[in-house]
Amino acid sequence: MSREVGVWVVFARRIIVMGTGYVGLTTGACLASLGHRVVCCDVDVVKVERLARGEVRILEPDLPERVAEGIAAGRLEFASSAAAAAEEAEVVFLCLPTPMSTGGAADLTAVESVAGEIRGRLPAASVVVTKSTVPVGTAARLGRLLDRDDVAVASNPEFLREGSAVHDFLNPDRIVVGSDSPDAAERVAALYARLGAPTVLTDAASAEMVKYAANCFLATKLSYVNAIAELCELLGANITDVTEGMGYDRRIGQSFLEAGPGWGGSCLPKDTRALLRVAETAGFDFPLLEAAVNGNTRQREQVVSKVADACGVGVESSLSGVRLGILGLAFKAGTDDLRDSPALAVARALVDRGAELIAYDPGLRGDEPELAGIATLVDDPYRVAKEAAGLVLLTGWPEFRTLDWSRLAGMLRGPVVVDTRNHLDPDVLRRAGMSWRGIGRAPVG
Ligand SMILES: NC(=O)C1=CN([C@@H]2O[C@H](COP(=O)(O)OP(=O)(O)OC[C@H]3O[C@@H](n4cnc5c(N)ncnc54)[C@H](O)[C@@H]3O)[C@@H](O)[C@H]2O)C=CC1
Ligand SMILES: O=C(O)[C@H]1O[C@H](OP(=O)(O)OP(=O)(O)OC[C@H]2O[C@@H](n3ccc(=O)[nH]c3=O)[C@H](O)[C@@H]2O)[C@H](O)[C@@H](O)[C@@H]1O
Repeated sequence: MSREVGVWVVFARRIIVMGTGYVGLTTGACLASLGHRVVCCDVDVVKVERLARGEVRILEPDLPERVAEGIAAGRLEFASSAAAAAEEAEVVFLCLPTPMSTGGAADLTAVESVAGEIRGRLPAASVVVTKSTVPVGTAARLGRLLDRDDVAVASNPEFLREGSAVHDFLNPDRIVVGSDSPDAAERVAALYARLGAPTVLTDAASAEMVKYAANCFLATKLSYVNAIAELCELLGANITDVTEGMGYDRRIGQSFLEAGPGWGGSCLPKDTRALLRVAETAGFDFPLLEAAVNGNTRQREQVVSKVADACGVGVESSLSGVRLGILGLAFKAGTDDLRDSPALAVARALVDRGAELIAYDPGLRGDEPELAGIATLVDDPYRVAKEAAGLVLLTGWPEFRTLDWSRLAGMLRGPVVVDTRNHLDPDVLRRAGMSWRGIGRAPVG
């Protein structure tokens, strides 16, 4: 049911946000920007101290500025004691990690531990809201765990993307709030009234389901596109033109149609696995989603074979002694997040085949533990080309388009680039003396 919300806009509410990661910090800073009073809590005391000084260590456009403004306006504070902060809460947002556990289910340890910490401290009439992605039934479970007749539980899934978190939070396609207490759902939705977004008020289970249904749909869409790309290659069609032609159909839309090295990041992989686990527990066979997940693993393997082929060593042969220059390792452009990065997975597979990798990624510092044993990170894109048998573009950073390709061609031992995102203009590369290998398209040069 979609409803007009916000007849009574309430400002200056006391909001507590548990967890100051991509979602929690964005939520806290943006709610403060909207005029609310917010306290953000985290178990990581060092992080809390840094944030209190306005130091933001994640790469998110506009987030440091919003945090600084919130602090200066006295509307944004940071604390390390969840229990103490909870005492003054009107609304508590749980923005805690729900990682994949062995077997694929979402691990609710952090969510349940914080709920246990605050249950005795929450004021009457407060609302505990899950913004973390949690399986259907979690709100009901939290209600039992809190065991407070005077405290409501709601689900308010978050749909922001990393790299545009602040923009997405403040310009949402929709707000979804679910609670078995309609009054609590309306109070949570009212916090966003200034955004003027379509608002879906529903029960808690449906709100929780919206989030999984949306992320798994996006993942399935990408696996379908990547499969069509492979077919294009076999049949001599061009995936870029094919998806453009598909996307003009308003029922399909142009976005989320870019073929690539497979989908990754902190959420799509874990959420697809979690929904499969939920379906299994419910006795529901979900071959469609299974195929999307398996297709994604296969896509990464296809990319590795393509690189081997481009280096002229045969798709199954060893890459021992082959040096490759890697452009991009983050799971997508615009972020420094390496969690379940397809780029990193491809890089790891290349190393397993014997390759030596020199990488450049404008979002990374070089001391990220995930890079250990995989690639040496350099701070200049031209350094990756020296003595390399070829280049592999794995993350679509805009700046890669304007590199001096003639200069790179002169430095490489093999002037070939495997562009796993169809990110570069093959004609520019051909004119620079480079060969281009894309995804779902004929090679150039
Ligand atoms: N990253 C994204 O783009 C999106 C993530 N989500 C969901 O939001 C949730 C959070 O994700 P992220 O913000 O990416 O996670 P994150 O890993 O960036 O941040 C989680 C934060 O929670 C803190 N934390 C862990 N245990 C805690 C505890 N017991 N008490 C207080 N703080 C604690 C951590 O120190 C960390 O700062 C997940 O369920 C995720 O699926 C939803 C939409 C978008
Ligand atoms: O639940 C979450 O955490 C979030 O997950 C995704 O956001 P995010 O993980 O930031 O990244 P996306 O932009 O969705 O990209 C996911 C993966 O798909 C890939 N992708 C995306 C789009 C595309 O056309 N092609 C493609 O290969 C990206 O490179 C990346 O590896 C969803 O887009 C958000 O709506 C959701 O809130």
